[in-house]
Amino acid sequence: MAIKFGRPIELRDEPRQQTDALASPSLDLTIRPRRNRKSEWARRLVREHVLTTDDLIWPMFVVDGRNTRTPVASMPGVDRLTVDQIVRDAERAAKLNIPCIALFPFTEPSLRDEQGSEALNSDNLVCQAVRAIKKEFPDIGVLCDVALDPFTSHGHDGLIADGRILNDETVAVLVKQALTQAEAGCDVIAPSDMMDGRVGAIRDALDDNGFGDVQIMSYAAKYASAFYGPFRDAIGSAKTLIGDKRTYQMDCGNTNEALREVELDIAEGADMIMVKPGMPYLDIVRRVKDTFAMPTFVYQVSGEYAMIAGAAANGWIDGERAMMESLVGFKRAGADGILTYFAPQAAEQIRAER
Ligand SMILES: NCc1[nH]cc(CCC(=O)O)c1CC(=O)O
Ligand SMILES: [Mg+2]
Repeated sequence: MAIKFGRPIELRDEPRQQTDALASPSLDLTIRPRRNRKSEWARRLVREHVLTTDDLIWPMFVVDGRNTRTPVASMPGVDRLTVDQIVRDAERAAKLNIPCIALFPFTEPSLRDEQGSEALNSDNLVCQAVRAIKKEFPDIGVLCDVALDPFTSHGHDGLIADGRILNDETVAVLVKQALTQAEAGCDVIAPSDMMDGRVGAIRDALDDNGFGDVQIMSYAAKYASAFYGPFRDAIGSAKTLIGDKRTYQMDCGNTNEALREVELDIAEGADMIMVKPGMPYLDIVRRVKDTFAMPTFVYQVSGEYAMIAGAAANGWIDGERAMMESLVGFKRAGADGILTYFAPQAAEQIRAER
């Protein structure tokens, strides 16, 4: 029976049955969608999308020092961690069955320069953290961001000349950064810089240097976004960033361009692709998933985290429920996994529900 606006099409032209609403309040409805929502077991039974711990990637911030956790003011509940503490959180991730963690460094300002040279130091914070995690917990996945912004004095993801971000020159440095991280033991290289051609160049270099098994998750459709603000606080690039990133990150008005970007990265050898930010770009996640049927990830970025955590801290929303609702929304949109600062909380909630 074809349904049009709740009325079977076959009955479309027949006059509606008149009921005397005052005499009898009962409607003559055969179909009552509320039946499937009548109790928790029934809702569980018909639920189409569920979040599991397998869907989570936990981003963490590394900082120099020992045995210290420093809160990030604009991300309530998130700390910068020294390497020994990163290992403790990696242990927590392993116990919670979170498959993968992502690492981002806060680089000492004195180590930042125009070229982002510290990115190529095989003993930089990210490399130290990768080695420390892999030594104790070899079975957890470690993903490393490839981009120069945590290391440059100007806060951009690439090299600059005459106020312009250089593409091909930057890619040459990113290739070396990716190799440095692969040598440290990184499992997944995640280029977040949005230079053209970097995925192919990194794939070639990994393959030529014995890292054929290292995966690439490309930040393929990454938009220039105000929602990255708290992240830039966390890695210390907010104050130093000169200008904005609109000549390399995407314009928020575009969707076809996201498909072209994703198509290129797949052709260049990306194993997994990512859309970023998350919540304002659920339409992009859906289009990308439907078009390419690739392992598709989404980043619930720092500003999205801050909105939910901040409102919850003020008592304006139920933080736990808003968190789970936002994460299931990504699954509904077609995401296979989510990078989220809520990963440990969400995993704990999933475990408590079992
Ligand atoms: N290229 C660096 C990078 N990798 C991930 C994020 C943002 C993550 C977040 O906001 O949580 C950024 C910031 C940026 O592009 O300025
Ligand atoms: Mg691209």
